[in-house]
Amino acid sequence: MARTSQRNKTSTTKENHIESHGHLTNSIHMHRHTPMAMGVLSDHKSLIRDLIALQRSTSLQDPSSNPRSVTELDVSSKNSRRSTHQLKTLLQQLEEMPKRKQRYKGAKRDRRTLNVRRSRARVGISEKTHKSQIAGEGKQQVELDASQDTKNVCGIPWNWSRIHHRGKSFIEKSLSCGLADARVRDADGNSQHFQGNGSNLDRPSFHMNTATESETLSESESESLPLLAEESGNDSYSDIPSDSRSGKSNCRQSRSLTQKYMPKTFKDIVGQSLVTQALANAVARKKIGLVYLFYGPHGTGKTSCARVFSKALNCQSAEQPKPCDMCNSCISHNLGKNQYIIELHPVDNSTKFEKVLESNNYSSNKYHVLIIDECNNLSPVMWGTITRAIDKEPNNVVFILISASLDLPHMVISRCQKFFFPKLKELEILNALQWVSSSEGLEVDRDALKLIASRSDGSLRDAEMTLEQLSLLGQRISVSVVQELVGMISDDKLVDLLDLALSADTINTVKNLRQLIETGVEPLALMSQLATVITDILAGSYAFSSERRRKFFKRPNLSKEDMEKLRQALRILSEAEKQLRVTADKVTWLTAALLQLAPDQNYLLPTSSGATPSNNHTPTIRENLHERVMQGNSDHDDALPSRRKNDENAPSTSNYGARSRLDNSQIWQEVLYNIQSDSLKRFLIQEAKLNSVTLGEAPTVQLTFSSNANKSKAEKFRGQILNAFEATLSCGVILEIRYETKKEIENLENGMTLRRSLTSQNRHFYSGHENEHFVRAIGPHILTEGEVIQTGPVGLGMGKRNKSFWIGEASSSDYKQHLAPPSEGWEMGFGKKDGSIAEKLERENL
Ligand SMILES: Nc1ncnc2c1ncn2[C@@H]1O[C@H](COP(=O)(O)OP(=O)(O)OP(=O)(O)O)[C@@H](O)[C@H]1O
Ligand SMILES: [Zn+2]
Repeated sequence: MARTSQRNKTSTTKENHIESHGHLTNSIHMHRHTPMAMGVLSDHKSLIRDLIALQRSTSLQDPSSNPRSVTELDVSSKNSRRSTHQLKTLLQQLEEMPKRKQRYKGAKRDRRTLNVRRSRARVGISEKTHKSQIAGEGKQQVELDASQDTKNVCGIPWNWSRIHHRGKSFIEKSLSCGLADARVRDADGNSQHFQGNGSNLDRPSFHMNTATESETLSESESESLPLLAEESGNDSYSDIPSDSRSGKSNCRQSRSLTQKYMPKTFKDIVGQSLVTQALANAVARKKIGLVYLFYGPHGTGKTSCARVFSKALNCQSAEQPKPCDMCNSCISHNLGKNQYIIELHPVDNSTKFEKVLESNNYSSNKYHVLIIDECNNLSPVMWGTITRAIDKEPNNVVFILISASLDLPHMVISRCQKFFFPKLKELEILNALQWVSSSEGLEVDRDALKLIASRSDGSLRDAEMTLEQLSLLGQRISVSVVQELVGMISDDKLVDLLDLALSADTINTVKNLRQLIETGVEPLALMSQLATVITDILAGSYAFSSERRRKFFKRPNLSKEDMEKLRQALRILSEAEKQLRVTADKVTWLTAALLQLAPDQNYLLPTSSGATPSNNHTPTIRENLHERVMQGNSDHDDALPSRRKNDENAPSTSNYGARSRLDNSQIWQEVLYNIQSDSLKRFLIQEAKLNSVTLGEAPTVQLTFSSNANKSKAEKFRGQILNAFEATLSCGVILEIRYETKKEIENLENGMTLRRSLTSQNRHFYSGHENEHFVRAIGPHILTEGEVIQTGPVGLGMGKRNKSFWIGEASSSDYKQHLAPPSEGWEMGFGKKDGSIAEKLERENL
């Protein structure tokens, strides 16, 4: 009853609100209310009532927008029916009204919704007031006071513009109603005025944390919108995610899945349990720091977590855990109306940064949270503003910096509490996707979700976006649909290729591979897919299609021997993968690898003594190529990397086999022996240290020098040194010349070698080249050739990194996974989008 009377009061308020404009003389304001010219007003009172009823019924049909009002649902089911009827009447009436010119661009809307909104505009009810009313019904009357205030009633005042940036969209909100001083009841029940009034157009606008719509509206366009017709902007209130991972689904379809499933409490955040626990405890114990830094790969929940933390800081619940998502403060945050939380972004101009960060207008009983996103892209001027603001150590202000990496000004880094957000595990992503698809009622195969999860590189945002794209196809989401969408080769085609290769059908293997490559697939991606399909076959989870005629896979049940051959094939691919990452001629190497899958004993490498190699020995590509060269196997000429093909001085296999057994000091002796110049020889004896020799796919040797000058000197003789190594090892060699500090050398000697993986999207890597350390975000498809070649193999580069980096990094599971003692000398640790084949082998225990 109380609620019903409250609603009646609300509708009266709306009318009062509108009537109250009768006394307004402010022309701007009136202009914005043009559609409800006072003369028309009285004629439309009944329409207003209808509209309010309609709005209520809409909100009641959507359980998520009114999660708590079960009783209301009962009470108003009658209203709901009534309003459907009223809708018709209303629309008929509206048709008779003069059409109002709409000035929206790109707004593709449901016609019915649009008409209803137009009608609102015509009758002069502000969207905002409406939305606040709806919100008020569902949870709290946050905005109600604004419309009850008959002096300055409007509550219309928001202009919205959208900024789309890197897949995120922000709503930029600025106060623009001429007279509005719309109030928001703060969490303590006091009325809080928004800063500024008539001139609020100038008020530093800030990004809202609410969901947004898909269409883009330029700022100027949005500014030119008449406020009352500002349907697209103010619609954001209805777009506010009233659901979450723990909530219900929302009937609005226009929001993207990432917006819709944006976490609202700490428990909605997938993975990242250490971070969320620490932050929740900080709130519970009231131990709040001044500056926080959330860093890590993209799409892992940094921004979401910053928003949840901000919400928790001002949550009014007496109980933990916070945020409760139910108190006034939480709700106003969800509605995007919390003026204590401001988001800044590199796309904002520096004036805006100054305005926001240099403002001293902080209330004493609230936390003001400044979330600064994408800090790794801020300009020096913006950093200056931030550091000045941090220096003041304002009370009640919390800075949350969000960055992809730790490559930020030292002064800031040293004052932050740092939280690393590692990539999410595939299983975590899979479960989240499962949850989203069942909430959305999508028909989707679990294997398809698995594939999406494995392709999303630890980013739940990417995974959700892929799922959303797939859902738009309007069909059951199967593995093959996913493969097609993401540009993967279908499993059938992969198995065809594998079949040819395993049946030693050289010509068709090469032909088939070329055809696939011509479709634009990346050799590395193809290799990874081949490995995946082999793994599936070995695990018995691959269902062969009966329609294809194949040789190797002619029977669905493979013999033990065949399985062994597949296992071997996987190892060969794993080896070849390393080579593929460093070579410019990926296709050739991939071809070479495929041609070795044929289980032909002739390809196996005899040892120097001529004995048959042990069963455990998997010949490397290079060994096999040597062997083929020696055999003059012209069939496979195509497959040979050019260097090998033309290598007339290819060593005898026995020589190679014997060399590989030499230890480093013997190799070094022989290298020195092979150096022609005496002075260079002396220099190397005195200054150089052969740190490691790694044979295999990409034979790599590493020479270290204890001073930069010596290192540079050695660089000048790189050609001679390289020749000496190649002559010694009888194969092409990658020569690394490095400068290590004494400490690093000691560490190396103590076996403390750190492997850093060069890897896919946004994982940063460090180059020891020139002993300069820099962080790079790598684009989506792993490394480009140039990057690997220019920077050389992964370096250590511990020197200039500060302690916090190591602490931060070491605490991250992401880092741990790449921290491993060297297995044999210096090892090139390359990661890859879905984990390397080697990792895959390890995982599958093969
Ligand atoms: N850990 C997570 N838990 C729940 N949802 C997540 C998580 N990570 C990403 N998402 C989903 O992806 C969307 C975007 O996430 P968010 O912006 O928080 O990621 P981010 O790490 O800040 O990414 P970026 O660095 O690119 O800004 C969220 O709205 C949510 O739907
Ligand atoms: Zn709360």
